[in-house]
Amino acid sequence: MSDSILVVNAGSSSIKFKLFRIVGADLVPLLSGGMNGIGAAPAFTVKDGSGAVLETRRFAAGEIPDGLAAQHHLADWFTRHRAGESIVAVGHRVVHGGPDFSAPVLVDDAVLRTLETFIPLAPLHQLGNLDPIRVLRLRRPDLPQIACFDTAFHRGHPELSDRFALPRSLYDEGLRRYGFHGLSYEYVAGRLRDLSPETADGRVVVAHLGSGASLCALKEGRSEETTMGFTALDGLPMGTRCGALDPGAVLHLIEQKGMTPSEVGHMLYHESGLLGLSGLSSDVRTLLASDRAEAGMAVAFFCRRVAQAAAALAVTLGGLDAFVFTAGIGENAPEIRRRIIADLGLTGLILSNDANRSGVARLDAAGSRAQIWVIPTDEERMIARHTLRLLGQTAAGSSA
Ligand SMILES: Nc1ncnc2c1ncn2[C@@H]1O[C@H](COP(=O)(O)OP(=O)(O)O)[C@@H](O)[C@H]1O
Ligand SMILES: CC(=O)OP(=O)(O)O
Ligand SMILES: [Mg+2]
Repeated sequence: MSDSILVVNAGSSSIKFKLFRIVGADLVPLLSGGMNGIGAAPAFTVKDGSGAVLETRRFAAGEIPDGLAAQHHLADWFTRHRAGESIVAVGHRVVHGGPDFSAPVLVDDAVLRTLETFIPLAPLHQLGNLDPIRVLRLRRPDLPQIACFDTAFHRGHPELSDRFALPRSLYDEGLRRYGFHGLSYEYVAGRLRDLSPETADGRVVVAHLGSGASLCALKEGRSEETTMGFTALDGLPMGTRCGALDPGAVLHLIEQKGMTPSEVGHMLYHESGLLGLSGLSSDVRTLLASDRAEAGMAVAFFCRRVAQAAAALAVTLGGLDAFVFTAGIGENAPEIRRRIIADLGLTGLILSNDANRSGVARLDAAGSRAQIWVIPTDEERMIARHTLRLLGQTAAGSSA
């Protein structure tokens, strides 16, 4: 049986996996799936390499109460169904890599200890990202595990994009604008290069709009600036996260309302964003289907903020050659795309309504001053590529 790479993308409420067979320099998807709705309405799905569903199963909330239970379910499923698989390495999405990890890294005890120090900087993600690494190290200590960071793609961005207007000493301590969703941006930048090489060399804003949402300004395919900062709370409003906020509001909640920092943290990460604005749901589908005024306002707020932030990034880039939508909302919600482009009217972007509704990649109409694309992201494939590359380097290093 030929070798394969397992990719794990663990989030706050889901854990996804994808298995790739290594065929020369190619990575062929064999299997994908995962557990969604952990602790609420857990659902386990497995698909084959072509996306056909092989297995689905729903659980009561108490059966899969947390990420650890989900990981054990997945590990047991693998042992039962894929025990013969020759997995040569596991690649993991790790959201925060801090100031020093600007590339994927082979995980050892020291790396794991450093990554644990970033848990408070990514409370929705980091612990869930690291748990599967620990579980696998216990089950298969011989298996190389590679951490691939959301932050790494942005580490080369210019100093102007890395700073807050705070005292310099805090920057030196690591209080910087790291940025996230970097694996997604790296993948999308590569796909744009396949689809339109001259555009990929230009000034591009990518909108990763999923349960977390951010924008990235790409110049010649590299990150120039992004809307998320020190944590994945900054920038755009998200499903349950507030996005950019007057820091005075945080002081008010603590000093005047007497909330504890952890109560404020819970509110900003779990009760804000689309959910907070609408009082109804964090899911754009529910909001679009609702006729309640609060739902309409939440959607309008989201679209306006995306458009404003995109215009700001066009300033950073000195112009705009292309705007790209990706991730759950960006790929699947034509109505949200329509409204964002309408809000961006002053930039001269014109959407083709037919293309927007028909599932094609290129969405701009004749006369648009920049291209508009929808490019499905694939963080798992990006992780698999990094993992394969690092395995090759390790093998070359040890045989040298
Ligand atoms: N058809 C759709 N229309 C509108 N929004 C959608 C659609 N499908 C998915 N979404 C949105 O995408 C979000 C999930 O995006 P995704 O990129 O998969 O997030 P993550 O991987 O971070 O969990 C959901 O919260 C939902 O709001
Ligand atoms: C960093 C981040 O917000 O990730 P996600 O969108 O997967 O929650
Ligand atoms: Mg995501």
